[in-house]
Amino acid sequence: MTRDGEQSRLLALERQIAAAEATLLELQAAILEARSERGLVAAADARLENERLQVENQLATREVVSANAALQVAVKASQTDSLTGLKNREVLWDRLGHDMALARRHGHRLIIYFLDIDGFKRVNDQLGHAVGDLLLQHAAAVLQTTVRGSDTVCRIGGDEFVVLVAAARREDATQVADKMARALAEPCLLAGHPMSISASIGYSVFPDDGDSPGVLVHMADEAMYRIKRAASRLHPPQPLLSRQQIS
Ligand SMILES: Nc1nc2c(ncn2[C@@H]2O[C@H](COP(=O)(O)OP(=O)(O)OP(=O)(O)O)[C@@H](O)[C@H]2O)c(=O)[nH]1
Repeated sequence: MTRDGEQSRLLALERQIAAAEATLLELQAAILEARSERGLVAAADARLENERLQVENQLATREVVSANAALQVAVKASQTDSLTGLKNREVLWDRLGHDMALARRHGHRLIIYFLDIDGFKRVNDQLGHAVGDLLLQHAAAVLQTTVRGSDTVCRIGGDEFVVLVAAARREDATQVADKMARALAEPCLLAGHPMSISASIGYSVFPDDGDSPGVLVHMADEAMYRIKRAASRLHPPQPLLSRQQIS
């Protein structure tokens, strides 16, 4: 081949290489573009999925919070006497165990009072059940405000209340009983009816009288019952002055 012929063949080859390189660059650019588009789509999908999970999480959290709140309301209702708002009979045994443990630990006494309103049935019979309810609510509020916030007042049914009072000495028991009796006897007006509540009050003392919750409540109940019977032999039942009795 001549020198000219060879040069023109080289030029042709160089053009072919340049063209192939340009095509290669275009292809690479196209591949990159496709990859980054796929990446953007995947990132957008991931963002959407993330937002969906966050919403699901928030809904689940809200459900847990409201289920918890409902549970707390149900627990409180199961422990509360709905008429008076006091703790109910079911809670009494728990509280008694707890208060006895505290008394044991701090070396003080726990007084278990059993109160029963005198002549309550007549209020119901003569003035109606609604006035009877008002009287029970009034008695509950009086007892609650007469003892300390750390003491426990329960309505265990009908016109019966149990009050747990922490005290330094056994002798304090009569003072607290007097205080409750006087507070209940304060004249009040219920639905326009002037009244003064009389209650029979018996008590037992932990640890002096025993260390079983059942025995202590039973002793206080018996003490209350004895004084109620003794008083009703002396006087016809009338809801005026409170009576009390040491166990
Ligand atoms: N208004 C009202 N009455 C109730 C409730 N629970 C029980 N009672 C009534 O309370 C009365 C309690 O009766 P008792 O304690 O035997 O009667 P009482 O007249 O107080 O007799 P003594 O305790 O011997 O003085 C009954 O008539 C029950 O029907 C209540 O939630 N509301």
